[in-house]
Amino acid sequence: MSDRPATPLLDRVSEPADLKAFTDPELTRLASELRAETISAVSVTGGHLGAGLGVVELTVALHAVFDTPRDKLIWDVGHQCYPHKILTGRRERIRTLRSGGGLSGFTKRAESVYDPFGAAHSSTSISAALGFATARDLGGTCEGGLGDAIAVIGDGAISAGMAYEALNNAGHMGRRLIVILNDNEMSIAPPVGAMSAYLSRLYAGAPFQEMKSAAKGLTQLLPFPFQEGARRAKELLKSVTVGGTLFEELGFSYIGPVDGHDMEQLLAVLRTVKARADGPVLIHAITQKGKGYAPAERARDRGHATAKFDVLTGEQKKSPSNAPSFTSVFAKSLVREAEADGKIVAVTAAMPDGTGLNLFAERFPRRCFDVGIAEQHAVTFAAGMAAGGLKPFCAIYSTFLQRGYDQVVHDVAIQRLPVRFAIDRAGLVGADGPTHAGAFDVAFLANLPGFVVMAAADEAELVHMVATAAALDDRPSAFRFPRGEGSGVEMPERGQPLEIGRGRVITEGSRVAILSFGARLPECLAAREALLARGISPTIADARFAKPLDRELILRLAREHEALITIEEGAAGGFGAQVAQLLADEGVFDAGLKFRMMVLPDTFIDQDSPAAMYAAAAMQAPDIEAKVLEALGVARITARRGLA
Ligand SMILES: Cc1ncc(C[n+]2csc(CCOP(=O)(O)OP(=O)(O)O)c2C)c(N)n1
Ligand SMILES: CC(=O)[C@@H](O)[C@H](O)COP(=O)(O)O
Ligand SMILES: [Mg+2]
Repeated sequence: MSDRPATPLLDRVSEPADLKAFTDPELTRLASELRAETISAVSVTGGHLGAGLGVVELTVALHAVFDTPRDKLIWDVGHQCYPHKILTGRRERIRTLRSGGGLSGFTKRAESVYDPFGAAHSSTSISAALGFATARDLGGTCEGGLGDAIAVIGDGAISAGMAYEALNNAGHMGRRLIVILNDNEMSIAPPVGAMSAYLSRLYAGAPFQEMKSAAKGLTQLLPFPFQEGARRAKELLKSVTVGGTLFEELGFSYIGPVDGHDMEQLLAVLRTVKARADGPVLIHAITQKGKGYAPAERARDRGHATAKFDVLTGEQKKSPSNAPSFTSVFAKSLVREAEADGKIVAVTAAMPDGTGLNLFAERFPRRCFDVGIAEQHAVTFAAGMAAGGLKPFCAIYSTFLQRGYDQVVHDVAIQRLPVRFAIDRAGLVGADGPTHAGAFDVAFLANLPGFVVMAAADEAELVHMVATAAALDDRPSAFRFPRGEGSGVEMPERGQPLEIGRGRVITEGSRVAILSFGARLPECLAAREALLARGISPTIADARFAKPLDRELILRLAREHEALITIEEGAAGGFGAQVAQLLADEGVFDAGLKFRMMVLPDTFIDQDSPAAMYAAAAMQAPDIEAKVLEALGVARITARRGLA
């Protein structure tokens, strides 16, 4: 018996245009098949499950009513797009999601004309859709043509400032634009904030009753199909209203709440909007994250992200862990520091579990702040608390900190405020691919005057870096660490503050020094083993700091060795560039030092296992060994000997 669900209707769909031949009841049945196919696919790939399950009906209805790829359907974040991928010609490859050479876990322009705009970071969809609408109205051209622009944005994503910037601009422009607010009352964690509470009030309790009575207003905006026939649609839409909402004030026609799992209701609303809208419209759809798969519906995160799993039981197939994760080491260390210092507070931008701050929140609920998807605000909020005498730790993934960069420069660095940045997911992260790679933080932080920038070589080092940041009261600091497990090193009871700008030598050798910044250190040590077998004994050092540099150590390594190689899990312009600047300033190159920098290549590396991605980046132990041989000119000699 096949472990794939029977999908007779879905089997008739090779592109969205095929949906036009389906009757409305068939579309409802198609949605159940699409849900089963999504569950089956994610059970073998792992990935973002709950969000996609929540938009299955919406996905079918949108593709049935609109004409993609001419109409531009833009999924915010893109983590809910698996059902969309299945309907848009990628069903054959859906079981390759998030793996090397497979489909991306997000929307991606290079992958399909049905993904008109790539995403993975949140809250960009309304801006992008408004861009398409403007291009359409001003004679732009693009693959597939230009029709309607439709943004689907979640209740979590709409908490970000960027979404409001877009709504503000779109309401002012008045162009025809369709925004679907997919409100499942969930972000990754339960949503937070006044906006989330406001959205809930729009369909719960007294305000909902008021809106019901205002439902008459809808017929003015959307006369078809209310005035003739379509009695069912009229009944369905009785509880739907326009007027009186924040969105109306911003210049949108607000339609909602709509049951996002009721195909008839969705089709009625979308067909009407398609036929009648002449300005910006916001459709408020109420959905359930994880809908239709009991283990996801029951899960605390509603099945937001999952490992591979057994479809029948929902049991996830997680590989056993050999060492604690860097994230949990960070979280526990921060709790320990906060127990000793009542001024320590922590900030997360909608990632309490991902950053480990859920642990901190349990222990110190009043000292932990989840600000929603709002990295810019998180940084400046932390800066304000630092100015007010608290000791804020801002825990943000490297990739998401990019969004708060001006705030880091303007609000933190220039004012020299002691905000501590705990930068998780440094380096290549695996299945989430290039959008989530932590590639640039060292480059963009180590260039800021006054910043202290550290990288943990292992989990014990991370414990010390948390203590170092806690003790550092006179300037901003950051410490970075990778996704995943540590290397199982012995852990200190409590961190000891490190001397600022002081690295450490791991092994003394000769001829060549390898200076590692961060978690490539184990790879350097593995390369050393291979080099020892060739009669080369490299010095291995852990820089710990990219700023301030350990000048003394670096200059000694440069002067006492024929070659110096730096390595870091980041893009060019980071640690290696800082070292190069020092060596140039000190005239060390004039003396003939052979210097090499190992950094991420100047390309975005597609998703794969982290090890495969680092192999693609030529940053594994054999690559380090090869770099040493090349710098010393040994490889060529070996090859000649081989020939002889
Ligand atoms: C700028 C940014 N910050 C954080 C994230 C991590 N993130 C991905 S999905 C998500 C929750 C999104 O919630 P919502 O928009 O309501 O979508 P849902 O998953 O509920 O469908 C978060 C915080 C991100 N992708 N981008
Ligand atoms: C969609 C998104 O941005 C997050 O769900 C992200 O995939 C989480 O990554 P981690 O698994 O590294 O926490
Ligand atoms: Mg949500």
